[in-house]
Amino acid sequence: MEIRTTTDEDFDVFVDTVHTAFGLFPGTPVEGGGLWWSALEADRCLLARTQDGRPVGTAASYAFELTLPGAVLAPAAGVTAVGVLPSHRRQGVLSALMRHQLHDLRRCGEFLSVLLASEAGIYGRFGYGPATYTSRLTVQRHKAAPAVPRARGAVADPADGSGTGTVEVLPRAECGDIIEEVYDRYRRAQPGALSRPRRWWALRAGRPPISPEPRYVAVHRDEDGVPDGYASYAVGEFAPSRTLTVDETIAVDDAVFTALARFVLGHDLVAQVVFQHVPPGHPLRWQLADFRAGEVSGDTDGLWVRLLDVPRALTARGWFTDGELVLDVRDPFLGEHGRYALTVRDHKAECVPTDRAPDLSLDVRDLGAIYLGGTVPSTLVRAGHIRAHSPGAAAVADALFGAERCPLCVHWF
Ligand SMILES: CC(=O)SCCNC(=O)CCNC(=O)[C@H](O)C(C)(C)COP(=O)(O)OP(=O)(O)OC[C@H]1O[C@@H](n2cnc3c(N)ncnc32)[C@H](O)[C@@H]1OP(=O)(O)O
Repeated sequence: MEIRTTTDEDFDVFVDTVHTAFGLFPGTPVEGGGLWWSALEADRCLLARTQDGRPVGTAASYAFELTLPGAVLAPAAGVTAVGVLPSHRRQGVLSALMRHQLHDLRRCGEFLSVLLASEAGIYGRFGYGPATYTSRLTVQRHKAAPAVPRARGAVADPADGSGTGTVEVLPRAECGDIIEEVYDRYRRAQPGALSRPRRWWALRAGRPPISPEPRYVAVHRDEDGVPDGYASYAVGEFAPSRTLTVDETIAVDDAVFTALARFVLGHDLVAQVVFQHVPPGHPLRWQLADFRAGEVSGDTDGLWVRLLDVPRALTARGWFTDGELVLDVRDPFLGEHGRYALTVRDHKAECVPTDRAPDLSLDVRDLGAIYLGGTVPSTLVRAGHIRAHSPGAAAVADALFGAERCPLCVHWF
């Protein structure tokens, strides 16, 4: 088998192959209406061919910026379009593509790779771990009365959504620039968020709100009229019970989020509101007077993270508490093994090779899972995946790896 980067000449072969692998037809808009593959770049696409030149497998990556804890923006390769023809599966084609791609990415200086997994069983063996999580929150409108914020003093607290901003509803087609700009402000402060390169909006690649699929967009503006949040939504059929589904609620701060949530929950002729992509521990549920008004479902993994260079990745992110840990990291897929002393002082980490006895022994996939602060290390210790060599090591890791807020990735790619 031969694996090569595609060129403009064989890019259409790549597109045909990935569509056959996914059981789709090229030109068929995927959910959301956009041609998702139009944002791919030929020189970031790999095509696997058999000895006789037949194309059988594909993998590609986008150049994204990923927001790390501490509002650090880091380059990250967004792996996508991974597919092997149904006739050639379970013969090692994907394994060969993954190995080739990981080495390519490293050669290009990447230290982080991320993806959204079509199935959860595929990518752990290649060193990826689930690092963000989401669920749906379905709120029955007749029970959606807001809770009175208990921390509010004599002065109105903007976090209760009673600020002086305004909300205007616009059709998706009229507010592309606004939502692009708001998303870009938002993602710079949200751990786990990815950039949406400008050409994605121009190409309408991806899912709402990027794609042209009809949507209403509730745009929130601050008191100076500057857009600072939006909720993109669609309202379903009247029968059996009318549902307003919010694709994304994007807000530059909690007060704006609260105002937008109140706005959609106040929509007439709707029985329930479904908020998609709600991360664990989100305040929205606590902002309802009746805690059972919101029902959580569809709990799933979001962004998977793979560290390509452990010291670089660990020193890149921001840290919120001082501490020290010796990490013994195995990378079975790439046949590597390293032991690192991680020392955090004043929000910055140093990470250097060491011979000292380890505090934690872990697989690189588990380091990926805890890297953004969305998976608690002690959960993986209790699950039997991370080995803690002393009683306090897991607690130190829990404190160290935490982020300022739960990581979240709403970008589909
Ligand atoms: C980021 C993204 O693009 S996600 C999209 C992934 N693509 C798809 O879901 C499209 C449909 N599926 C496919 O094209 C293929 O089945 C692929 C790409 C998932 C797997 O390709 P293959 O060439 O069959 O994988 P390969 O033979 O290299 O398998 C490697 C290992 O992964 C395992 N594996 C492969 N696919 C799966 C799966 N879907 N679930 C669980 N394990 C899997 C194999 O059993 C094998 O295990 P082993 O090393 O213990 O023997």
